[in-house]
Amino acid sequence: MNPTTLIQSQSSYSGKSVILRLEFNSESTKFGQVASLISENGGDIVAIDIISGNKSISVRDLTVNVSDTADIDRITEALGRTPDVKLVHVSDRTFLLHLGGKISITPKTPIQNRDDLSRVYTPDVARVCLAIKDDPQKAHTLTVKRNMVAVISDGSAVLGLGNIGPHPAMPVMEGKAMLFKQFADVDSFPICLDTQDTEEIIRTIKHIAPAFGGINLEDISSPRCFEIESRLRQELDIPVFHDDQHGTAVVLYAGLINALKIVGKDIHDLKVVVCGIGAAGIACSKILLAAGVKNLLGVDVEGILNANDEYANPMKQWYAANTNPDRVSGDLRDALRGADVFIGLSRGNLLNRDDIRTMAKDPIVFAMANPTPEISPEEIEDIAAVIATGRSDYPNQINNVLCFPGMFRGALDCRASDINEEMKLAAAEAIASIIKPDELNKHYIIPSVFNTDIVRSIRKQVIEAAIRTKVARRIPREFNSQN
Ligand SMILES: NC(=O)C1=CN([C@@H]2O[C@H](COP(=O)(O)OP(=O)(O)OC[C@H]3O[C@@H](n4cnc5c(N)ncnc54)[C@H](O)[C@@H]3O)[C@@H](O)[C@H]2O)C=CC1
Ligand SMILES: CC(=O)C(=O)O
Ligand SMILES: [Mg+2]
Repeated sequence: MNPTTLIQSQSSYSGKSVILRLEFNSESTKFGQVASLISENGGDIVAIDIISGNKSISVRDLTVNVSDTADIDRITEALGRTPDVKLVHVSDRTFLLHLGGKISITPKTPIQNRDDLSRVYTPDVARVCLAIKDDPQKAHTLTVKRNMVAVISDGSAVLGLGNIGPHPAMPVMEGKAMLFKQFADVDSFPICLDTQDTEEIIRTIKHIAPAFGGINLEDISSPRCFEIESRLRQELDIPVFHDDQHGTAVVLYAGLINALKIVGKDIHDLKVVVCGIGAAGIACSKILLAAGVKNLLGVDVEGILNANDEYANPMKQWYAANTNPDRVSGDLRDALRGADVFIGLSRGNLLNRDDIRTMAKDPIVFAMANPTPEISPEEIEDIAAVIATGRSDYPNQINNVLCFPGMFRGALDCRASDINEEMKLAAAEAIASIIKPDELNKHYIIPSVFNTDIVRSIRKQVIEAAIRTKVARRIPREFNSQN
């Protein structure tokens, strides 16, 4: 390990815990002085490791938690001013966690003798190969395909970071693989492609598909993501799911179901404004239309999308033709007037308190742009009936991690050939139903990602929807009595 790779300049530090390696003269400096100085500057020492020492020099690693990243600067500056104390380096614990990647592959059984060797490998493995050749469906039971999902990106729209390319995208895809395993026991493999050409991406994914039971597309920019997903759905017989579109849409709809219970409004009567008609905004709009929203206005940089106008982007053209029944024109502020729900999937700081005041009674505000929401929750706490964001540091976090583990658990278990609209609606209803009526309140419309009921509930409802819509190619035993 090269320690220099772990040393972050304070300005790029993003976590809330660091390890400080200190070398100090133990004759002239008491450790208590160092500890007080760290504490006075906002640090909380949670662990101390003695690395080396003799009578006069002591080298220690101090694990320090801070509530604000600026505290790190204050602590390191204060240590720098202290005589006989040398700050050897500051290690970012997030980087330490990424050393060598975050996942590994482990065999299910050990190979202990020649007999094992011949069964897992040659010659006996050949009988399994031929069984699959005779009946290709056996690939689902005799290979990793049964439980393996590919998490695939081209690095073109990574989180809110933009087009950063395939290597920098890997940590996100590895993270998704961890979430798949931890929350739903789904095995998955992160794959970042060194191409952003639509046809090449489609061809490559088709070529690697035999190893996988499902494809989770991730962080591929709009509008290419629509073509890539729809072609792969047509051309592959395993589920293909663009998480940023549908994972977000499912969780958004779950949040809306519960928010509507709080304000007592019917989904069919709502006026909904979606701001940001990109990958996430289009998918969220489609699920809302499928759920029965009639008066839906989409706003992008051109203003309210409207069937009287023409748009170069075919998805915006589609959007204008399928929403805005009254052909209203204008800007975001015009759209918001009298709206029951605002859904932001655009960029931060677009709205102010006065804008929210023009909405209908008990407005629902889902400001989901990351990392900065379209309007900060603090600004409208007292006038909005329900607020949600994409962030984990506010109540009501709408994030696709609530959906994709359970969605694929269900799809793999019933060997679904597709993930269709009914399965997405079922997943949203499953997530919403986790929160019981006596628990529901304006700060708790979406369950925590650590709630272990989520995957179980999504799996059940997704499998039932897959069976109903005839995309299930296997009925898990516990569902047999229902059919
Ligand atoms: N909370 C969550 O789980 C998720 C949040 N997001 C957030 O949603 C936002 C959009 O993400 P994507 O759909 O992937 O990006 P995208 O780039 O496909 O779409 C963004 C859209 O917003 C529009 N836009 C930008 N400025 C605007 C303005 N001032 N007024 C109206 N429209 C404007 C753009 O023209 C574009 O059509 C990002 O901030 C992203 O972080 C995305 C996915 C999941
Ligand atoms: C949550 C997620 O998938 C994203 O921000 O891209
Ligand atoms: Mg994503």
